[in-house]
Amino acid sequence: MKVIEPSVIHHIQNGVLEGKDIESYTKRYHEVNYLYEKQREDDPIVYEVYSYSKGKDILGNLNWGLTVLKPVYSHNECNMTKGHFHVNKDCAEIYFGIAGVGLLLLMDEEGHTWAEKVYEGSLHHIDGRIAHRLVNTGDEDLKVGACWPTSAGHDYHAIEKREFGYRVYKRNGQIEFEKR
Ligand SMILES: O=P(O)(O)OC[C@H]1O[C@](O)(CO)[C@@H](O)[C@@H]1O
Repeated sequence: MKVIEPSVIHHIQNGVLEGKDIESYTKRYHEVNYLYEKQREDDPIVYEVYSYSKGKDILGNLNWGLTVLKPVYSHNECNMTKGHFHVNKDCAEIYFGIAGVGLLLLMDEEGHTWAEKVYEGSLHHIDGRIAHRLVNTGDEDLKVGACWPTSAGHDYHAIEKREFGYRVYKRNGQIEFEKR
């Protein structure tokens, strides 16, 4: 029997996804500054996304992903991903906390917004009809793994029309929420 090396390695605790067929992108502040109430003057990297999948974007295929969300604050407002609904509402997603601390903001189609705490080992099932956004509330990288169908699609437009119900701030070490 032939035994081969895996084509991809996820260095879970202290690294990223490495190997053949990994796609990745880096998001800088200027690309997402509209998300924040008050903006920074500089342009740091705010997050990195790594993903791995095989085959076509057809029902049944899966993506494996990693989001590394930096501890970058905009005048006390916590760093966040853009957040999205899935285009295909039949497609759920699993997130799991790897390192750092944060929140997973969740919002239904009526705009009701709530959050789950994210930390090493936390596991989050995201229903296909629920919008999701990660927020880093800590002082180190928030690393979150994900698995979702390649056919899910990202609907950012719906979030632009109706934003998540709360902004998240850290003031004097305390997490505070402000309703939009
Ligand atoms: O695209 P967003 O909402 O900024 O989120 C970052 C990434 O997190 C994931 O949900 C999981 O890696 C990707 O689908 C997404 O592109």
